[in-house]
Amino acid sequence: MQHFDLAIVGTGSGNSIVDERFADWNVALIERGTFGGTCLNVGCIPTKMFVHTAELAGTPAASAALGVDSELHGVRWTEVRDRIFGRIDPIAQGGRRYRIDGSPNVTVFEGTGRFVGEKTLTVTGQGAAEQTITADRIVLAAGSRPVLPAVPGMADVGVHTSDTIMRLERLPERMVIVGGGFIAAELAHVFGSFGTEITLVTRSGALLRQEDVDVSRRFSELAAGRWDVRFDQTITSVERQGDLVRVHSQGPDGASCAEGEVLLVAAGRVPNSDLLRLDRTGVRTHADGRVVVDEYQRTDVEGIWALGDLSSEHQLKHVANHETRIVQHNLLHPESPRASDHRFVPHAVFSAPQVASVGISEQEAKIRGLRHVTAIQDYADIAYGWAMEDTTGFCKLIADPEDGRLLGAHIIGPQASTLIQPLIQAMSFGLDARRMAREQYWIHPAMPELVENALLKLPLPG
Ligand SMILES: Cc1cc2nc3c(=O)[nH]c(=O)nc-3n(C[C@H](O)[C@H](O)[C@H](O)COP(=O)(O)OP(=O)(O)OC[C@H]3O[C@@H](n4cnc5c(N)ncnc54)[C@H](O)[C@@H]3O)c2cc1C
Ligand SMILES: NC(=O)c1ccc[n+]([C@@H]2O[C@H](COP(=O)([O-])OP(=O)(O)OC[C@H]3O[C@@H](n4cnc5c(N)ncnc54)[C@H](O)[C@@H]3O)[C@@H](O)[C@H]2O)c1
Repeated sequence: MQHFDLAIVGTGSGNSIVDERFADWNVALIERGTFGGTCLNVGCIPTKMFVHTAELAGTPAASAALGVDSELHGVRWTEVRDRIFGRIDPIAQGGRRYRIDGSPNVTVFEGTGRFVGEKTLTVTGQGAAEQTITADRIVLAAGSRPVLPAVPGMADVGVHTSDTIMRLERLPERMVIVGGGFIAAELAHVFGSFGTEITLVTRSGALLRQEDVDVSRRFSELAAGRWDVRFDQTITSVERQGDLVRVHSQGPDGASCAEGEVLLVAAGRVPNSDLLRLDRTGVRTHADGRVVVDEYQRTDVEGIWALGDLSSEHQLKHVANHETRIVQHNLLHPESPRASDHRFVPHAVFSAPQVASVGISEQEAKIRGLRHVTAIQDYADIAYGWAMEDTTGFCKLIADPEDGRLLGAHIIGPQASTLIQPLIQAMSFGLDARRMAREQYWIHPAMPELVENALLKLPLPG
């Protein structure tokens, strides 16, 4: 049995813990899937590479309204796909090789890590003998995986999830997407822009339901104009007939059936805590499977930390990265531990339009009984919005009327993921919305004037 100073389960964010400061630590790195984890291989990076390409494909259709006639002659799917994975796969392979051949203090175990004792793990890989290791400290960075709703037929018809959909052999003519959250919104945009007919089947009454109510409503209206969106559906069964997959559901207008060559299920992700046999060590989980951690990312067992999708409320890479840096610091400096900062966690949905958000929504402000004021600034009323002929996008701000602090910021429209950044900064550093608007220049006539005008519209005294 080998003993280590540190064992890390998962090579997504977990892989970046070990840098030169750990050179004299004997480290075990355990990975059951593709080296590099979700973001690199099947998540943020490939999806955004596809989104960028989708935007190019969508440009001719959008430019006619501005008097520019161009035509999309086609999307060479296999070339698009192979450019993206031709870039990503070597990075994952290079990362694995670096850890196996170029990191003398790191031993890579390829297989599934499971606890058999408080600080003892077995690693079971395909075709390899089971190995048992012990470690003084353990970091659990095992991430999450897609869930398939328990519906008759769902497990038998050969569904795709975000893990497989981006590597299809050919572009489907019709695709059914189950779900109405991040992945559904982004991948409907990607495949829809490439010419696939999209039917979205979702159980809720709106898409991106976790967003501020005005943003979710606007996104849902625009999506319904672009794709066949079926709201408030309870899926009753899924079946395959020849080349077609059929999704049967029950909704406000009765029974309906959505069909396509491909079914993408984007119905949320569950933490991989069930794979770890945590009962053998004493690490507790929440009811939804997330590992329980304190603000220092410590689990209930001394010397075992957890981070990222495995333990976080936010399944976001920038959160996993932040928590990784916290764990890294706390491993190296146990005498002066740092706490994670989850006060203002932003996110963006890279669909069309883009959506970005930080802080609380108006509905949350009301539910929590917070005093608040709001302001909405349309892209249509700023100079760059005229340039783009944008008629649907807006920035919505929520602020505390007493001290002018921003409580929430929500943008739907072009470059929302970039425009939100100064608002994240203002909230993180406690900047008063009035000072932020007036005590700096805003480049004219650039898109951030959207933010400037939204700030100026807040009904704040002074
Ligand atoms: C399609 C998609 C798009 C996304 N886009 C974005 C985005 O644009 N922006 C954003 O912020 N976030 C995005 N995310 C979320 C982001 O990818 C995750 O929040 C992030 O990758 C989580 O990192 P992690 O290190 O916690 O887990 P992971 O990167 O999932 O790493 C966990 C690793 O642990 C391994 N593992 C699990 N169990 C075991 C075990 N028992 N033994 C050994 N190994 C194990 C897994 O194989 C995996 O490699 C996206 C996710 C998806 C699915
Ligand atoms: N841009 C980004 O940051 C980004 C992009 C993709 C994914 N992610 C992360 O990955 C996570 C998972 O994404 P996701 O889209 O799978 O989950 P999600 O939680 O965003 O959305 C799940 C959707 O599926 C619907 N749903 C669930 N069960 C259903 C059922 N039985 N029938 C019909 N609809 C059903 C829900 O109503 C919801 O609309 C996200 O929460 C996010 O944190 C982030």
